[in-house]
Amino acid sequence: MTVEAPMPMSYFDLGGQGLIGLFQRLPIACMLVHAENYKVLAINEAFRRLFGWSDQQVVGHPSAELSLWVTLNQWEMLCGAMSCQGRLDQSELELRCSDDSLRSCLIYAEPVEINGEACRLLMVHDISDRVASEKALKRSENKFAALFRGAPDPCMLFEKRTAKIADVNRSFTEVFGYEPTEVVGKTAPELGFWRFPEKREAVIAKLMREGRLRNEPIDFFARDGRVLHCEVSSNFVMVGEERCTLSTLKDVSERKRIEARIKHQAYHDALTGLPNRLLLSDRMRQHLALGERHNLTCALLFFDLDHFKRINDSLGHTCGDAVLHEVGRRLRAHVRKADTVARLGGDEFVVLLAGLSGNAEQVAEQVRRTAMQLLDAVASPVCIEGHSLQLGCSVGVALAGEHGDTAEELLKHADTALYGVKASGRNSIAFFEPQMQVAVSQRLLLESELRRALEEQEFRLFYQPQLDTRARQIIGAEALLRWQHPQKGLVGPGVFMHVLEESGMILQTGQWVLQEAVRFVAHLLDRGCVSADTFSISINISPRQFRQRDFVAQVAAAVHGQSIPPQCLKLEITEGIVIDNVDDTVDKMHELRVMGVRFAIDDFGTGYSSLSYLKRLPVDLLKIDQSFIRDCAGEGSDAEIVRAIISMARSLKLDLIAEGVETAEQFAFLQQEDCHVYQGYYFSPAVAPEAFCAFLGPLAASERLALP
Ligand SMILES: Nc1nc2c(ncn2[C@@H]2O[C@H](COP(=O)(O)O[C@H]3[C@@H](O)[C@H](n4cnc5c(=O)[nH]c(N)nc54)O[C@@H]3COP(=O)(O)O)[C@@H](O)[C@H]2O)c(=O)[nH]1
Repeated sequence: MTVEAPMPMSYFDLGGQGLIGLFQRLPIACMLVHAENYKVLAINEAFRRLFGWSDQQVVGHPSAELSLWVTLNQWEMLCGAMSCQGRLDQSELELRCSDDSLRSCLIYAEPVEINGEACRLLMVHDISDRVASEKALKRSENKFAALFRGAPDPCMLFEKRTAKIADVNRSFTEVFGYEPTEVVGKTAPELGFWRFPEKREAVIAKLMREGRLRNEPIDFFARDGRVLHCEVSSNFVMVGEERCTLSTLKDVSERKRIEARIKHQAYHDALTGLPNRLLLSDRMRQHLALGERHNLTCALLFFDLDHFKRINDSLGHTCGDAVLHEVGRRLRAHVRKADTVARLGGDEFVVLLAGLSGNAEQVAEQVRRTAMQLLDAVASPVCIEGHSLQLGCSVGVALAGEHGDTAEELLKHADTALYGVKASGRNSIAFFEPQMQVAVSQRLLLESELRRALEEQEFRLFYQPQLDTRARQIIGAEALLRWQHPQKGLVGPGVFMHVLEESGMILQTGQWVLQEAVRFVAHLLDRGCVSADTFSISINISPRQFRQRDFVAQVAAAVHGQSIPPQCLKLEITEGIVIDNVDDTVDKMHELRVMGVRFAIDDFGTGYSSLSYLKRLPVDLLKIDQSFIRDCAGEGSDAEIVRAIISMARSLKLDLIAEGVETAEQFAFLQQEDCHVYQGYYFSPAVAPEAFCAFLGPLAASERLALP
């Protein structure tokens, strides 16, 4: 550290008044001491101002005794130097002020002669401010170094001049795997750790333009080749004399992975990994917009697996999940990369065919062909958990432009078309047609009307007699649901039963039917109209109703609630219920059978009609389906089927009833085949409870029902 050299004092004659004045006015703090006894001869104004010492406290005192020195050592050192060299080159030390504060000073001494006496002129240059700022700088440099080293994120320091790496911190080594010795002195391109080096120029330009970078997403390679997704923040710093770029490379790879996973979950179906409704809608919007620009179109194919519920119910959900997985895979495998296969939930899949070109007919033909291929792909047998399954599906199609301009419209119309396929027999394809919309609206209206009907208790039970012609008496009745519509009058179940089923309202309705039918039997028994030994009421049990976990308890509560003999209740189930889940069906039937409740297999002959399952079931009665009765008296095969069913019932020792008997010919044929229990319009349709009671009076049934 250098300070401008003071004017040589040996020429001053302090004895002269002029020089005393000059000494006093010198801007630098001065002290004149005797060269032999080192007593202080004088101090100047600048000295007094700097240290606050007065003439009395200093002048005439031996220098060594001055409180000016922080330690005695200081003066001895100065003295030693002065006596050796006769002068003192600048020496840096701290001196004490009168208020005990300390000042950092540079001190010089020059020999002078005053009135013939050898003296020493000590000049003191106050460098306190500079020392303080140097200390502050040092402190801040230390702080910077500490922060740099200990920063939790990887940090790199680049020399701006050379672009070379000047330093890296511990975290850099930990995350990137490079030791400082491997990187310091190299430039970033030499290190080759940018994943996309071509982007570096632009990033540097931005840093220069804006003077800093904030969370700039940049990918790097770690030493072992892993890709690190980083957010880089940079700014310029001075390190010593060097202008540097300090960059923090925050590793956000884990956060990105989590974000990507969350995003994937938000846009994909968890079971199949296929896009979900959200992503499908997004893709549709994109394709619709692109299509407009490039004169292309797209189509939406809405898939629904036929009878998927049966697989779930009978083989379990794990098997059901595997089926859905396989269906998703097959659909994906049969479309192009640009197309989207999405799962909306349950057994509903949607395929978006994109980039279609040509006129309306060509597009429709193209879509029809693809839909057929997809239908075939789904239909080829699949082996899951040892079960060989044959799947079927229904497909509703909506074409962009022709059937809708927005994603929502297309989805809605493809769904409507699907509804149309299902209504007309499943396992095929239907393109959207405006009248389908009407059907859907009517269906929704019917559903809401049925909800109201349930609340307003508009349902009624009618009873259709069942007759034993040998005993010539009514041995039972089938309870059949009717809807007493406030405007339309009496509505049959053919109009609304499917809606009750699909909407789940059948559960509430079915329970009402059960209680109402049991109440009616109790009423007939109380009035002595029927005998518990010969009479029973049959009620139809829907699959959903039967599958309820507490179904057995519901039946028990109804029977016990009205105290009727359980054998007066007969439950009609279809073969479909049995096949859906044989074990559950058998268990429930056994429980109810033990209680005394009886069972009839309804619509027998239309389903599987398998002897093997029939033998396992605690069934009392087979009902020959009316479709076979219709033509049984004719030339066709129905007569043979009826004979086969009759012989099957006989060999299994089951009761038999022929339903839907409408004509004398049918009746005669059945009599001849030794079938004697009937239900049908030939005898009576289902009638209101009061009318049914009228059949049962003291007169013989034959008279009331015009039995032959
Ligand atoms: N789960 C429930 N299903 C029910 C209930 N009530 C009825 N149903 C089911 O609705 C289907 C249609 O019933 P419906 O219109 O009442 O028709 C029944 C008879 O009226 C009709 N029938 C009777 N005899 C003849 C005939 O000589 N000719 C002819 N064309 N039709 C006739 O058959 C229906 C009875 O069939 P089935 O049930 O198979 O014995 C009907 O399939 C019921 O299952 C209910 O409360 N719950």
